[in-house]
Amino acid sequence: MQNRTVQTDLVVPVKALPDAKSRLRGVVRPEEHAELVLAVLVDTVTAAAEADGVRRVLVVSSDPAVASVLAAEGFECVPEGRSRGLNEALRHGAALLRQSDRAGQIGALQADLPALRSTDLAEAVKTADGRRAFCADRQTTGTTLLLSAAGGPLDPRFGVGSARAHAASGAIALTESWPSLRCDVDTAEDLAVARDLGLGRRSAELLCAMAACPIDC
Ligand SMILES: Nc1nc2c(ncn2[C@@H]2O[C@H](COP(=O)(O)OP(=O)(O)OP(=O)(O)O)[C@@H](O)[C@H]2O)c(=O)[nH]1
Ligand SMILES: C=C(OP(=O)(O)O)C(=O)O
Repeated sequence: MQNRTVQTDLVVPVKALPDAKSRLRGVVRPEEHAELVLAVLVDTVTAAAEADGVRRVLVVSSDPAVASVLAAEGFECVPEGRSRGLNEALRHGAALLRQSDRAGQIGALQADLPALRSTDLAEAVKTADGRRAFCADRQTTGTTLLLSAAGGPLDPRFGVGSARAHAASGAIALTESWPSLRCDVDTAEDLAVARDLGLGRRSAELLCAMAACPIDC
């Protein structure tokens, strides 16, 4: 039976905008690229914050433009710590969250899930039930969500082949469908899949307003 006292706090890492989502460069006009990264991020954290079982969503980014957009939307953002890199940023965010709650569950959520439904995320958190677990992306190689055990370390192993790395580190693979939680957008093809699932408001508005919409809105 699920331990309903366990709360989940999520860390969402975001690179500096000039470096972010480099595989989407060329998919939209250069001046629209940062806007797209931000719209996708805001849709992701909006859905995450609405998920049952999720108490807090903390973005880790050293880009002031990311912090400013998030602040305007009412979301928390902290700069990276001294060391750079994705897993370092996640460890930094996790350490900050642990200072507030030693017993809860900490999660790492990708920032590029524009079709995310809070119900899919809530079900994943509920299914993990306070155990260390992960959700692979739709290609099954990457990871879109990693959850610590309640009170335990996050131990993030994001990067190429992270689904296998998280499984090898003992995290339970969450295998239910949850298409919106598995659809991270690295390419134009991913954006089209997210469109078919139903994009969040900001991503949909931005993409549909583009003169050359890459996904034929
Ligand atoms: N804060 C922080 N976030 C990072 C860092 N590296 C990657 N990320 C974020 O972690 C997530 C996955 O990173 P990547 O797959 O390397 O990059 P991406 O921006 O999704 O896409 P590509 O540039 O196309 O590889 C994205 O949300 C990134 O913005 C980092 O050094 N610091
Ligand atoms: C870094 C990762 O994500 P992606 O390369 O898909 O953005 C990952 O899945 O570990």
